[in-house]
Amino acid sequence: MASYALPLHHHGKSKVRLGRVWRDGNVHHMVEWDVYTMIDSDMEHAFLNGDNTGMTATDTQKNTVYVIAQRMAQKCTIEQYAIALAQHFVRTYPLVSKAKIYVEQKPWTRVQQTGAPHDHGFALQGTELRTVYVTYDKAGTLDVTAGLKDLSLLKTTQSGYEGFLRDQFTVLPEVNDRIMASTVTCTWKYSAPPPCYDAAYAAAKQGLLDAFLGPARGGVYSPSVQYTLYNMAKNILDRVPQSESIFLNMPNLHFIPCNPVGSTFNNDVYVATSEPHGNIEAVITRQGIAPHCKL
Ligand SMILES: O=c1[nH]c(=O)c2[nH]c(=O)[nH]c2[nH]1
Repeated sequence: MASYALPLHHHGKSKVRLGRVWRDGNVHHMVEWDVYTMIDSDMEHAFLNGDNTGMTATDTQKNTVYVIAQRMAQKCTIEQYAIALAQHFVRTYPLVSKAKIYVEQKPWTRVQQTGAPHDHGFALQGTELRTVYVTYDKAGTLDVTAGLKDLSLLKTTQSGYEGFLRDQFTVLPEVNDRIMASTVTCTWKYSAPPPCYDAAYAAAKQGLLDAFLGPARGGVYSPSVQYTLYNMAKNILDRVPQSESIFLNMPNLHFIPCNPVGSTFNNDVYVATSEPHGNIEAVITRQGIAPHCKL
């Protein structure tokens, strides 16, 4: 008769993605975390007999990740949060002997707008790349298209989405306060060389930031990604006189209001998502100029 051992077992939820916003008046703090839970528990009977009695389901663990995040009343570190979560599991469930919590924090950093910290605007530190695409032909035609990709921007308020078509397939609520987040790809084609490519790049990037975030105090309201995208492109045309055509791609990275166990959502805890995401794209040119293609 063969005999078996079960030297290791544990179960948890991986990659529970959350955004947490703490509102201190008009000044907002925000973090985005990927949380992994794993618990050791006296659950041999589940493996051996198919008996789930007393098991803390991984779905319950996922909900707990959000609820404990909501209970962190003050802006906290991942260490403080992970300790609170681990203690909750061990102290709440008699069969749980150990909780193992791993948290990764995204490098969202408050944007400085003309030297002042923005109330509610954040950028992912150091993720954007500066790009250029040059063509030159036998006729001597030189085309320079500069740009950037992977500029991740987020604001915790001053964004809404209302008035869109509703039919039997529409469930999205209309909101006038939501998180807006995107990873911006932008290219601008030059009609002539600017006096300084570095200065033109800096002006273009600042134009994008100004239209997305607005001033450090109060920001600027966005009724849609579409409207904000158009204003971002206009800023480049206005501030970089040698630019003639702007391509912008902006995924709408959804942070979904979260109330996992019917607790009230208070603009505090969000399910962070990257897929599926909206995708908004346009080319904006000076009047009469042919649009350039993406590159
Ligand atoms: O700014 C937005 N534009 C959309 O086209 C859209 N679609 C959607 O579901 N949410 C949003 N938000």
